[in-house]
Amino acid sequence: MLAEFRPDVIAHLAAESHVDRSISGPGAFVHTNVVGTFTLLQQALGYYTGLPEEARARFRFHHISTDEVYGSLGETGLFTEATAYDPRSPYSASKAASDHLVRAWGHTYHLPVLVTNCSNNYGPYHFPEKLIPLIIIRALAGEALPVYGDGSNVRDWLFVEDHARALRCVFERGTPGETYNIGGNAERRNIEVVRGICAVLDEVAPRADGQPYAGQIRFVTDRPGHDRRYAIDAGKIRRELGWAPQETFEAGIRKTVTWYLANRPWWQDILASRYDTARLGLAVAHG
Ligand SMILES: Cc1cn([C@H]2C[C@H](O)[C@@H](COP(=O)(O)OP(=O)(O)O[C@H]3O[C@H](C)C(=O)[C@H](O)[C@H]3O)O2)c(=O)[nH]c1=O
Repeated sequence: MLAEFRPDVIAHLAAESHVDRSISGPGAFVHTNVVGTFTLLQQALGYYTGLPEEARARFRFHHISTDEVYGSLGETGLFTEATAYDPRSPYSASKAASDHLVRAWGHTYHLPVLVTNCSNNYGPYHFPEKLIPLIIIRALAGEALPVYGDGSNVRDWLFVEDHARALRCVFERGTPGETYNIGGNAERRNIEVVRGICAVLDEVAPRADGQPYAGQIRFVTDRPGHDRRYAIDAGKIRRELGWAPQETFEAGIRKTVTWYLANRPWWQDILASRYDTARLGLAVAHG
């Protein structure tokens, strides 16, 4: 019987990740995502070259990136691993640069690298600046729910636990030097996402006045350069590594809303002490 392959992995998930922040302050994105990745690669390479041969065979540098490096889709089509890079925001440009650095270290220095590009994550512990937690938190606070533009931009939502399972598949069974796209197969227009959250809240935490949360929705000025649509073809990871998302979007959203209701101290602490709350337009703590 073959022994199970147990890789030693550096999984590089660290990044400045919020597109709106990259528009108002791009420098931190270049510093963290580009220079930070370069720094990690150099440290990883030094470590790797010092390993005995048997340990080198087990080593992987796994770079976790985004589908935003591929740019924006029209109404049809999907991003594959062969889609040309076309980043459009300071955030996605910095992630594209970091992907190129990782592949260069693989090609030039033979560091065993893996790259994955995922679609929009959501679920527990999602930072309050992102659309889904922001809508939940603002809804509970009785605040306006800001939808950029006309709400018709599309994202492909990936439940965080599905993403974690995919990452494990890749670093345990992926081929060094390869890229794998990871998507939730759950394309939704932003306005559908916001209305879906409101509907779950109406059921599990109804407003005191009995009115629907959807009444708080407001269409606001669009994000500059707002990418129209992202959608992933996850055929390669499905075929080669046997991964598929297990969570439907509707079940995942319900779990997520429930988690934010049950874990108010987690996000209230962030709002109260560690975060620029003005950006969220929220008062500090909500009961
Ligand atoms: C914060 C906010 C967002 N939006 C819109 C903008 C987007 O079309 C969509 C999702 O926005 P969010 O900022 O949550 O996520 P993306 O800009 O799609 O990017 C996210 O998914 C990718 C894959 C990453 O790689 C990013 O790191 C991650 O932040 O909702 C609104 O309409 N209102 C709001 O208040």
